[in-house]
Amino acid sequence: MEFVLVLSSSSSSASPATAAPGTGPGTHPGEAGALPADAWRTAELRAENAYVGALYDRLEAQRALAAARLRETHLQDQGGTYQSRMERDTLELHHTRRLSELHAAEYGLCFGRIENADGERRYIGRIALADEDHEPLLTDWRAPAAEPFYRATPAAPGEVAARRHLRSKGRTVVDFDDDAFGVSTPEGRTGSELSGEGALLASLTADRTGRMGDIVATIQAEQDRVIRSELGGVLVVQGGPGTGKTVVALHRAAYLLYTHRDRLAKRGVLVIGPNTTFLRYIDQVLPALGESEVVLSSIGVLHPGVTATGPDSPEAAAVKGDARMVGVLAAALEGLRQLPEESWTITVGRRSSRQEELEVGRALCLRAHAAAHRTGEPHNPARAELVERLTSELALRIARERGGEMDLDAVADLADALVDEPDVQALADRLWPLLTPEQLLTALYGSAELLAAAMPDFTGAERAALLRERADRETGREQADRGRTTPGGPAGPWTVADVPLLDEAAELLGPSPGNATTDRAAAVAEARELEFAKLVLEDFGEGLVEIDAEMLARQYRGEQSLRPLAERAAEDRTWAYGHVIVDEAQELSPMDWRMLTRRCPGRSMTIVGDLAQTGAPAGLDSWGEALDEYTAGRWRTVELSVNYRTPAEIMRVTEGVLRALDPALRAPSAVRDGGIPPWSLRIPEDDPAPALRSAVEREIAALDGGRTAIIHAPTWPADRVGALAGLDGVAVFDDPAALDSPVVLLTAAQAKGLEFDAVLVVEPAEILAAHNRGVNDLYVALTRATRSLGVIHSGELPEMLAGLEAR
Ligand SMILES: Nc1ncnc2c1ncn2[C@@H]1O[C@H](COP(=O)(O)OP(=O)(O)OP(=O)(O)O)[C@@H](O)[C@H]1O
Repeated sequence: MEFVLVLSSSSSSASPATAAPGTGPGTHPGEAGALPADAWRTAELRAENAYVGALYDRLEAQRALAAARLRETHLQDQGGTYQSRMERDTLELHHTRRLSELHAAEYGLCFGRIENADGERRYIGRIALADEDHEPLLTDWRAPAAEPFYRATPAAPGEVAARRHLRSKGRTVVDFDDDAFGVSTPEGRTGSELSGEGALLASLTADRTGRMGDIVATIQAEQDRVIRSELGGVLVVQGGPGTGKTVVALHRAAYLLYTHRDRLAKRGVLVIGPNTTFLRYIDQVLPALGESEVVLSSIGVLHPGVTATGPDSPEAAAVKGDARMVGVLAAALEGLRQLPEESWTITVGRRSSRQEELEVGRALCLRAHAAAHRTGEPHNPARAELVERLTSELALRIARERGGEMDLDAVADLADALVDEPDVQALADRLWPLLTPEQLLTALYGSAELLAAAMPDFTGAERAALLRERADRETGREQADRGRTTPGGPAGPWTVADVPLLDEAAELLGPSPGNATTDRAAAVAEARELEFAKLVLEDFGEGLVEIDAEMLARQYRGEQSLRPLAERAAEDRTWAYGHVIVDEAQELSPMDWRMLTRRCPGRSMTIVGDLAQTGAPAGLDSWGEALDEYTAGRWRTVELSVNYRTPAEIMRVTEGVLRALDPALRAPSAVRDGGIPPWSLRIPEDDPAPALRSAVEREIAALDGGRTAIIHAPTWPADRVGALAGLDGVAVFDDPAALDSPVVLLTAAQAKGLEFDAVLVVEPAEILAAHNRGVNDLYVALTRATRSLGVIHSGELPEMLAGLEAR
């Protein structure tokens, strides 16, 4: 494999001798009458500091203005009418947003500039700033005018004659790098294809903090093309480890919200990550870019009211993720709608003197079922039709049996009265029970008969993977009585693979109908509120705040104050997002995809992942598997090719692993050498546990700052995990403080998407053997390090790791 690039630490800043002419305020060193290099650099820095200082003054002035407007809003009459409350809160939301944008721009406000052949300069930064006469001082990185800053390369500079990256500490510019457009290097190339090498290298080699940072200052050309790709349709970003897929996807969210605010901000953007620890890892990036209309979530918490915490066996996860589960749920629901063999007997009028027994035959029940089916409504709302059919037929029969003249009004009254009869309700419960998604799934998992009836196309082993013991499980009814809480699943908490099934069940079931009279009254009130909210928004003019009339109206139901979009969207299962971004998308099952596409009816999505890293039992082997069904012919793929995380020495070790996965696969080119050869250490085979513990302990003691991951097989029993977890400074993955701890103990699946300064992979043969995607897991484990990699093993080292230097 060829590693193209390649930064070395000496390239941290282009020397004035290679800097493009015309990039400084005065004459360039080397030109007649020029300053010596040091003096030139000092003068340049002074000039840049003066400019950036003025930008901060302007930022302060803007903040003061936004704060004053916010104060004015607060001072407005606190009581007031419904309309004035709506208006005040809408304005407050607007000013608060603006203020938080201005605060977010504080760190690294301005990070670069470009200059054209006429010497015209444009400074690029986190937000746009203009002077009092509206003359631009700073261009927002997302604006079209900033694009050349990211796209210009020595081979294709476009209109850019010179580009400078500024590096700051606090508000002070401490260094800068000039990209050498048009200047030949000793190798005969016109500079590197990388933009801002010095700033890039500084950022890539800095100690990891446990939190991902933004990269606005050093976005590379191929990444910028992804970020600015058009909004519509589905964009698949395939890229090997460390190519910046996550960070690019997050910057794309910020770019899309800026560029298409009118279309996106009211609906928000949903970002899906693999788990909550990962979401914590990335949760600072968008706020640092001034964005708040983004909901970060994972499959395990996407169904409101449920937090999946339970484990699934690989077999159960594979079955639950199978697309055929759509039919299984529908069949299970059908199985819960009972029918009498011949007839059931019910008693009505128990509370009156006219108690009557009625035979309810199978034929009537079938007619009632058919009437409910004909509504085309989901299960729960359709029950009203079933009850209607039952009670009108029964009322007619009663009237006929009582004899005398038939009066239609009297029959209708009788039918209405029958609705409240306990036996009629109990009959309806057997024929067509009102159900929550949790009850449906609990019933399915708890009954071998129902599983057999609903899953004829699955094997016995597959059905058995779903069957749960009833003894220690509360029933669906008990859960419903307690409200939908977690844990509350069958035999313990719900699992991640249960979540798309609960969501699918919610689609099948629809909402539980309440009291019809109250429902009608509520609908009238809602319509009135909606009209009113439209008027309020008309008064304000479009676009002042990112909310539409329906949301505004909904907001004021229950007298709540206006809540941020992320909060409102996260608790609404039917929320339709304007754009959905899926990270580590290769891990998602067909059922996960169904749930996600429901959240994005417009099918505007960015999907990032790496098929070589798929580890989930129901995960993807090709993108078409997931996308053809929902967006056939409407998805496009781009590839990221440069690995910014992992040094070239480590990537060389992964070549054998990748070959074992698929000889056609190519690893991305590492952007730099790391200087530390990856190593392996063999420990005694007979009693490896104490040897492993002391080897790991030694490595931890030798750590020189930074953060370390110890990656082990998912099949490790608790006592083996416990032995390493007990070491000083070691946190386990589920610990909320895991990301802040110097050493984290975790599996490859848990490490997905994360990165560490140093990585210790322990017992790689066990990772390989753990399940049928063990090679993918090993590839993930090996590619998490930004600096050093060590492999500790008892027994033979797997052949595919032959590139390691034995210690
Ligand atoms: N242009 C850039 N400037 C600075 N840092 C960058 C740039 N691109 C990527 N990085 C850094 O490289 C590292 C890897 O990025 P990221 O996690 O987004 O990669 P990934 O493709 O999602 O990796 P994986 O698939 O292995 O999870 C991160 O620390 C990220 O900040």
